[in-house]
Amino acid sequence: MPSKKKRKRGGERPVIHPRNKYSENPPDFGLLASLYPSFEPYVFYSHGGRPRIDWTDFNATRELTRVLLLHDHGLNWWIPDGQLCPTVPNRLNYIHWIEDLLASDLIPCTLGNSVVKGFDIGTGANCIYPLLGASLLGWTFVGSDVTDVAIEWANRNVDGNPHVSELIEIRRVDTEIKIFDAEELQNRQKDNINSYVDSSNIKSVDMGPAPSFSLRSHSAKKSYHGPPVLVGVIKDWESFDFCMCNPPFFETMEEAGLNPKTSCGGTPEEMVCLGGEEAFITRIIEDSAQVKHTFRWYTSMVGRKSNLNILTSKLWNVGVTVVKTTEFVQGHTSRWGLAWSFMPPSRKMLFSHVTEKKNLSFMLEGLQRQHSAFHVLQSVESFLCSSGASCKLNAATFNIDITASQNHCNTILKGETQNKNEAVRCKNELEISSTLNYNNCQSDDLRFRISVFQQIPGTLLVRATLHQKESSSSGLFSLIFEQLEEVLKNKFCTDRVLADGSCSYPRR
Ligand SMILES: C[S@@+](CC[C@H](N)C(=O)[O-])C[C@H]1O[C@@H](n2cnc3c(N)ncnc32)[C@H](O)[C@@H]1O
Repeated sequence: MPSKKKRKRGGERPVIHPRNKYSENPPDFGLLASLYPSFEPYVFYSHGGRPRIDWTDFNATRELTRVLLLHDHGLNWWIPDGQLCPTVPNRLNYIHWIEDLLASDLIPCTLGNSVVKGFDIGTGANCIYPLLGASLLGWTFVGSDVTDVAIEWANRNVDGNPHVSELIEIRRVDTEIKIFDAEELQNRQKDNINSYVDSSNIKSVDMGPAPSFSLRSHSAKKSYHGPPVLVGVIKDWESFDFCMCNPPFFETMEEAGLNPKTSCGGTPEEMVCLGGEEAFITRIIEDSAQVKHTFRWYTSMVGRKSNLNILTSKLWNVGVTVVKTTEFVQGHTSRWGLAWSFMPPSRKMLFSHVTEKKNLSFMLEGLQRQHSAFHVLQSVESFLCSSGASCKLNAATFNIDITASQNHCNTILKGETQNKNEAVRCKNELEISSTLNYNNCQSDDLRFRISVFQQIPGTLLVRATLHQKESSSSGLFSLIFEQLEEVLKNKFCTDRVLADGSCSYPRR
C-alpha cells in the first residue's frame, strides 16, 4: 500500500498543486447533489451539516468522479464495476506537475512538436490522464494498455468526448511480444542461447546489445516479466514530450486492499504485477535507456517512498542527465512523482530560479531538547567553512557572515564538504557544471549572512541574507542554501528520510 501521509518532523507539508482546480475550491458535494440527481443518493450530511459521501462505497466514488468530470471538465465518462476509479483532484496534480516540467527551461524543448504529445503507460479503462490532459491543456496522447476491458472502455471514454477524441489514440500493447531486459539478455548471451523464441510461439524483440549496467542486482525477484512497456510499443518514428504512468503498485491483491477507508475499485490486472511498482518502473527506466531522446521527459508515479530512493539511484546508473521528484498528497495518502531525462539540460535554468531572491529561509522543526540554536549555528559554520570559505561566527547575535569565492561555492555544491544524499549531489553536479563555465569569467566573491532564530521551543528559523544581489556568484546563493537546508534537516530533524528535489511546489 502506498504510504499513509504522516506529518514528518522538519518536513514541509506538500500542498495540492496551486493550479489544481480544487486547490482553493474542493468539490462541493451539496452543490453537485443538487445539480445531478444521480449523485444525490450518495450524499449524506454530518452532524455539523457538512455534505459527505461514503468513500468505502465504490458506486459513490465512481459517481463522484463522473459528475466532477462532467461538471468541471465537460467530459462524459464511465467505467464498469470494479475497474480502478480515479480521484480527479489527485490525477490533476500529476498533470500539472508535468505541465511545470514542460514549462521549465531545465530540459529545453527540441522535439519541434507543434502540440504537446504525451504517452500514458497503462491508461486503464478510465483513460483519465489523456482525458484531463487533452481537455484541460490541449495535449495529444497515446494511451497504452494490455487488457481487453481497458482498451474497450478507454476507447468508449474517448469516443464519448468528440471535442477531444481527435487528440487521443488508444494503443493495445502486443502481449505476445516478450522483451528481455538487460540482465536477461546478458544471461542468455552467456548461455549461448541463439534463439529467444520459446516453444509457445512467443515473439521476441531484441533490445540490442545488453547495456553494461545492471539495474537489478539487489533483488532478482523485482524483475518485470510482463508485456512490453515502451520498447515494442512506441513506433520507430515517434517522439514524445513526456510519458507518464500510474503503475500497478502492488505485488499482491492483499497488499492492494489495505486501505479500508476508501473503495476505488481496481482489478488484479490494474493493481498488481510481479515485483510490484519497483519492477514495473525499473522496466520503464530500462526502456528509457534504450530509446533515450525519444522522450523529453520520462515520468512515473511511485507509491512508496523507499522505492523512490532505489529508483533514483537506478536512474543515475543509466546515465540520465536530470532527476526530479515531487510529493503528491491527497487526504491521508502520499505518492511521489519521479521524472528524468537524457537530454542535455539548459544552463539558463540555473539563473532563472536562483538569482531572484536576496532573503531565503527555512524552518527546522521538531528539534530535540539537546539541540540548541547554537548547535545549529556551529553546524552551519562547519558545513560552509569546510569548503575553505571565510566564516565569522557571532555567538551573541547568532549570525555567521560568510565570504566564499567561486571555488568555495563549487566545492560546497559538489557535495565535497559533507556526505549527503546522492540524488542531491548528482543534481548539484549537473547544475553547477554549467555554472562553472559561466563563472570562470567572473571574479567577485559571494557574501551572505546566516542567522538562526528560535521561534518556539523545538523550532528554529534559519535565514540567509545575500549582501550583494548583483554579484556574478549570486546565482549560487540559493543552491548553497538549499544544500544547507538538506544537511541541517538530515542532521537535526531525524524523521526526514529523503531529499525531495521537487521543482513544482513552493517550499518557502
Ligand atoms: C494502476 S492502473 C492505472 C490506470 C489509470 N492510468 C489510472 O491512473 O487510473 C495500471 C494500468 O496499467 C495497465 N498495464 C499493466 N501492464 C501494462 C503494460 N505493460 N503496458 C501498458 N499498460 C499496462 C493495467 O492494465 C492497468 O490498466
